[in-house]
Amino acid sequence: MSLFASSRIAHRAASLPPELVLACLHTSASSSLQATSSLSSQRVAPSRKRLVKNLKSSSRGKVEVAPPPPPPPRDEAPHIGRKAINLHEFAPRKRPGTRELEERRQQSFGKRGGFQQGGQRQGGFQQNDSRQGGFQQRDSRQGGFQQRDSRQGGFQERDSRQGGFQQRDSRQGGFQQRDSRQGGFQQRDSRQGGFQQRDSRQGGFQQRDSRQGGFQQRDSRQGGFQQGGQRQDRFQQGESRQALPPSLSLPPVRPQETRAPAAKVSNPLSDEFDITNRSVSTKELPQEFTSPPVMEGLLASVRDALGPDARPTPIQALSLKHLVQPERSSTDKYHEYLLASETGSGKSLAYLLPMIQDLKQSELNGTQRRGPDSAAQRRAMNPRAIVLAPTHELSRQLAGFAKELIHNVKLRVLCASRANTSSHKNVSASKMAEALVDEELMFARPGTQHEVDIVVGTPSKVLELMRGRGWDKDPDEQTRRKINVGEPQMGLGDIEWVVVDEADVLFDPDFQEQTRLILSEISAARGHPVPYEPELDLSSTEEEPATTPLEYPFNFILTSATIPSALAAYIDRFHPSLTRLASPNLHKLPSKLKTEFVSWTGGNRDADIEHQLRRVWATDAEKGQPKSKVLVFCNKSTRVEALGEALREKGIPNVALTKASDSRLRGSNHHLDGFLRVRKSAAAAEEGEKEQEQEKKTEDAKEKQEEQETPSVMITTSLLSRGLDFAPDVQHVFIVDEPRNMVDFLHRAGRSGRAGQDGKVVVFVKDKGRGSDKAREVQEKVGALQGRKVRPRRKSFN
Ligand SMILES: Nc1ncnc2c1ncn2[C@@H]1O[C@H](COP(=O)(O)OP(=O)(O)OP(=O)(O)O)[C@@H](O)[C@H]1O
Repeated sequence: MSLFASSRIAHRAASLPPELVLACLHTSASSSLQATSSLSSQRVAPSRKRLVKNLKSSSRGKVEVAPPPPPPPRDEAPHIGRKAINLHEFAPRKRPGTRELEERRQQSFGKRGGFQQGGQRQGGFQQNDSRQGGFQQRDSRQGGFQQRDSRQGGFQERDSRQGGFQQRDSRQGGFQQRDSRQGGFQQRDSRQGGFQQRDSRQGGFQQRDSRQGGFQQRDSRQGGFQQGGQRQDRFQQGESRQALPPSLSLPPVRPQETRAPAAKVSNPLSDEFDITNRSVSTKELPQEFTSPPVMEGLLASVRDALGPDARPTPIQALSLKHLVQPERSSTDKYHEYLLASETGSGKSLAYLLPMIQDLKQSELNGTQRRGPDSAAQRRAMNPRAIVLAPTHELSRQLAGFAKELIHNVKLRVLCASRANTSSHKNVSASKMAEALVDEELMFARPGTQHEVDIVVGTPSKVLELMRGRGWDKDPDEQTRRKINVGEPQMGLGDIEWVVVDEADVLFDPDFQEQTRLILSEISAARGHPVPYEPELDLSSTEEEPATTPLEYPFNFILTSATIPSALAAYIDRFHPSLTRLASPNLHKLPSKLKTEFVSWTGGNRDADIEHQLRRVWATDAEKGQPKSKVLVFCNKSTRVEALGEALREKGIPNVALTKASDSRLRGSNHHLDGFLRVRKSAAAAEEGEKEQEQEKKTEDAKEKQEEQETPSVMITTSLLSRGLDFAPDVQHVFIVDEPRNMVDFLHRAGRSGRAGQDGKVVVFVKDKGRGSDKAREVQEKVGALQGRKVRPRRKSFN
């Protein structure tokens, strides 16, 4: 494919601002974006069933560094600053051949109930081995092995069951039996939260069979899981799962707790990426930031940022063990890692620390490895590391954190999303780059003004720096609007680290072309081109045997709090030797995040939300605490604006932020002031800028500002659900529209309860009438994300 053609294809995705796409993925999609999404959906959906089967049945893998597994104690979930933690480490899984896959497929459909399926699963994920112990028990208990095995063949079944609450409810009677039968179930519970379902199904072969017939539905749902936006689109079209009608008149719920029958569902994400594997005692992992040794200046910065007593979180301990190298030589191989852990668990530091240490060391030792034509291809900026993030807000916050960490070791960080303001004006790319460097470089060396070590930005901004402003515009549009494609400003030959933060978003169908284009261009610039097919369906296993593993000539880090099966499949296909590091709390809610479900009254929903806000603040006042800040997530931008207006009319000042908000165009995160965690050095860096802004304000404006109460409520869509580190006083997250899926729910809820702090997520649900089954299902799934037995409770308004 010609470069031009590939550019055209890339342009389709590039023309959508990432934050727009992200918003679309998880919230309301505009019609044009729906079209884009459904295109992607068509590409991906047909292969999903096959993919999931492969994931579940495949026998891939060896454990890399895994001593025999002591079963993780139930209460050993990690807490920041806590010592004893069990962790799970993964080694790459071996990819099966076509014949092997075909055999498995036949087994999974033809031999349901057979032990063989279990065996296949075991081969794939060592975790399953540990679950086998449970099989024996279950077998003897139930004689019903077939049931469980048939589930294994079909991930799908579980999902289809979710739709079918009636069945599950009727099966709940079996829970008692199960509990009494199985002392050993506790372990399984702690891993998955979901063995009970299988047991509960024992009574009902008929039910299960009928559920299997529902695979199609389930597949369509699952397909959406990775593709966020596509699923949402379907929901908006009201195809199948749109459970809650916009309004339903209900009498107010009496002020008492209602109890739904006890139920237990497995973690809704556990089948997306199964982390139960051999565990390694924390004794084998670093307990301090000093082992392996981290260079002094960097260590001091870490302590400045996190406090003198901070200990590595589980994912950081894994990263210290695997990624931090005390010394490296210029012949060391590059590595590929996945860092997967729950929200707010310190993934940013888990990749920034080893990266900064390595960059500084190679600078000091002169062991930098440049591409063959690096000297010829040098540009205004020639970074050695790139961090990609899906939104400008996250890019800026990550860049701010990186600056705090490099303060002592004197590297240079550039946030590409600073280019926001300039790129809207008609300035030349070189001026833009100069402005960026002037604005951003805190520690520029004399005479080497443009030296940059780390660039942080969205894929579209990074591509703009790589290829020149306007590169992605259609030639017709370039002519019509007199756009001159600018000169590339960023050389790629020196890049030795690429981090893809929120990797499941950046490898989803809407972003993957841009992401892979960047990876491919860097590889080429470093003298090791990798194949790049823009329209490749990443999640497909159709052509699996023909897939060529990709080996990038740089360290390649993927990170996210959610690893959907599409990303897991991508890693299997293209990066078979990538090492997966995951905390045992992956796909769970942060341990100190509480959940509360409140019922709509059936009246004015805005009034219900106002009521809950005032309840939160009344509780704060009773406790003598400062007023909590509340983050409210809606599904649609229009709803954000309407709710913002309604609350303002009721005297509740708020920030209503949508993808199109003007305040987002300022090139800074000031529109999130008061809500985001403030970092010391970032604050210092912006001090000058703030002072200037302040000078511009008239006295009248100042007075007016003082009169106004600082907003304690921010209303937004999933635009802000990814990666952003909100301040500890954002203790409440309100989810007022039914979450699209559990991935979205986890990220939204995870804006509170970060870094081991307290937090609460309040989910508004429908208590009675149409849609209440769906709400109960959500409730159970949320409970499963907390890894606990679920007994849905609802609080009504009081
Ligand atoms: N070892 C530690 N001890 C105490 N606090 C920490 C530690 N590591 C990180 N933190 C703090 O935890 C907060 C969350 O970190 P970070 O944003 O990196 O989480 P994350 O895992 O990337 O979250 P998300 O999945 O939402 O992106 C930050 O404020 C960070 O300063």
